[in-house]
Amino acid sequence: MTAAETANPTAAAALKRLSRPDLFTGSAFIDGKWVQPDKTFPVYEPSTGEVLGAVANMSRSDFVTGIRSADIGFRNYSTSTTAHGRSALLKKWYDLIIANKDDIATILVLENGKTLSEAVGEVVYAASFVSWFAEEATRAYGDVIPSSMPNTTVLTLMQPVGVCGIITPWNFPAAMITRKIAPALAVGCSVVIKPPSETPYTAAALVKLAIEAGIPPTVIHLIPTKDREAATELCTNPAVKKVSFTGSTNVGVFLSKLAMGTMKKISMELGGNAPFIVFDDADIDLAVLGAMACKFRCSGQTCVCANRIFVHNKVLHEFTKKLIAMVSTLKVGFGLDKSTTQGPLVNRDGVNKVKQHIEDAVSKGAKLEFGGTVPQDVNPNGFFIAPSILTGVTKDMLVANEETFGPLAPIFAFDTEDEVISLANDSEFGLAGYFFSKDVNRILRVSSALECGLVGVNTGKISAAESPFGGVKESGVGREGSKYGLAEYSIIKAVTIGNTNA
Ligand SMILES: NC(=O)c1ccc[n+]([C@@H]2O[C@H](COP(=O)([O-])OP(=O)(O)OC[C@H]3O[C@@H](n4cnc5c(N)ncnc54)[C@H](O)[C@@H]3O)[C@@H](O)[C@H]2O)c1
Ligand SMILES: O=CCCC(=O)O
Repeated sequence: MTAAETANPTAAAALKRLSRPDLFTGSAFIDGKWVQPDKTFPVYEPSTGEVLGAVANMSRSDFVTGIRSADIGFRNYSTSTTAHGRSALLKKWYDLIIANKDDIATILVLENGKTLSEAVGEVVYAASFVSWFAEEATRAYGDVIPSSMPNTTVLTLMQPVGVCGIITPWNFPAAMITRKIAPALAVGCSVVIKPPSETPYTAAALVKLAIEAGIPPTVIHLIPTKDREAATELCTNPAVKKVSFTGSTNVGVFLSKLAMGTMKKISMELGGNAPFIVFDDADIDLAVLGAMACKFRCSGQTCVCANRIFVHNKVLHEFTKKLIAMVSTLKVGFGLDKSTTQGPLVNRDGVNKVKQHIEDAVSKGAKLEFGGTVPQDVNPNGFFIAPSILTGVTKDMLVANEETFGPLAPIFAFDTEDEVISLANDSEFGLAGYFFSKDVNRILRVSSALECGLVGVNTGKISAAESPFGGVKESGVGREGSKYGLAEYSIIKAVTIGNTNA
């Protein structure tokens, strides 16, 4: 479907203003060709609930075709390019993403709902993984190891693992894809991407630009589908050597089990339940800013969002008062309106989950201090909910145990460091954790004690291409971005050269 064909007038007007209307496409990209079958599925625009467009609904056999092509693509690409050549391709792709960032961001707003400034921020963040791995591509060093055997040398080679199956979520339609495929392409792998069915258009725009940058067409494949069973081909087909998934823990566990059937390498970036702790020695204004940054980013729909806010009883009143004051300045609305600071959630289920968490907490004794309703001045068919704050929250409530994935800030009170560490770690998840304190000894102690892969100290912003991203416990395995990111798409081969005196 072209921009002009969408049935949604709000979206149609925005799409008409794109400098590159061709970046908005609902086609699949398989074996070097854009394909649009008759079978499609609808994608919705979250601020109106109306259909944004129709996207190719691909079948299992399309995955088989894509994987076969990617296997050939991998063999050519990995042997015919140098690390410097791959680096140059990634640099070109980075330049094209940045040159088209406003168009990509507009498409992203229309399918995901986030605000335009958040969307531009996400596109720049997504591009930063491409430039980071363009640099890292040239640093895929092996080792020379002193051997225990005479006249022998041991070398290690870092080699690309092969065809990678990439499955990503809707909350970061651009960044979750580049964080995976930039390192894969950097080391010489090929990729088959199954984008999220809520937000497949951003993925297509990125793939178009990758092909324009010169990434060989059989090295990158994009296969949208609403048929989850078809997508599992990426986890069972023996030609796929690596599965990289970002999404919920239950789906991640299911796909991991499938991938283990043929012993694929896996990276699993899964759900979180991040604690956010404000100690009595914290700078409270800084803590409020940190909570705003990591609770309300993307309307609370990030895996690293603060999910449980623990505040020391001595500063509870001050923190809560200041947080309410700041949250009351947020403006909920359509993401492309300049005054909007909070977009809608991605779908109706997201809104219902926030409401369910509020109702459950209030029924068990919590107090709704702010929000909880649908704002008056938004489209009633959109997926909106006001940013909300609860106090008096306790660990028996749903909100303490499940990721809300929405703009709800539940505040728990505590009295001692030991008590709050035990509460913070009382979760099967371990992705992000945050705390605010001015005491250097406490900073070292608590950073070490929190059971999570990412810790923010006196900040709510922790995501960057150079920083290793990933969880512990049921938040997953593997690290993305950073100097560790290439290893996820590589194998280490040991080469022993003997009898060097012969
Ligand atoms: N740790 C991280 O880096 C990270 C980042 C972003 C989001 N997340 C998590 O993602 C979740 C939200 O995203 P979501 O709702 O899209 O997650 P999800 O698990 O429902 O879906 C993720 C992807 O998997 C696909 N999928 C779902 N079931 C499948 C199946 N049975 N077979 C094959 N594919 C399947 C979806 O279509 C989508 O592309 C949250 O739990 C969030 O914390 C984690
Ligand atoms: O939703 C999780 C990923 C967002 C991020 O990279 O900060």
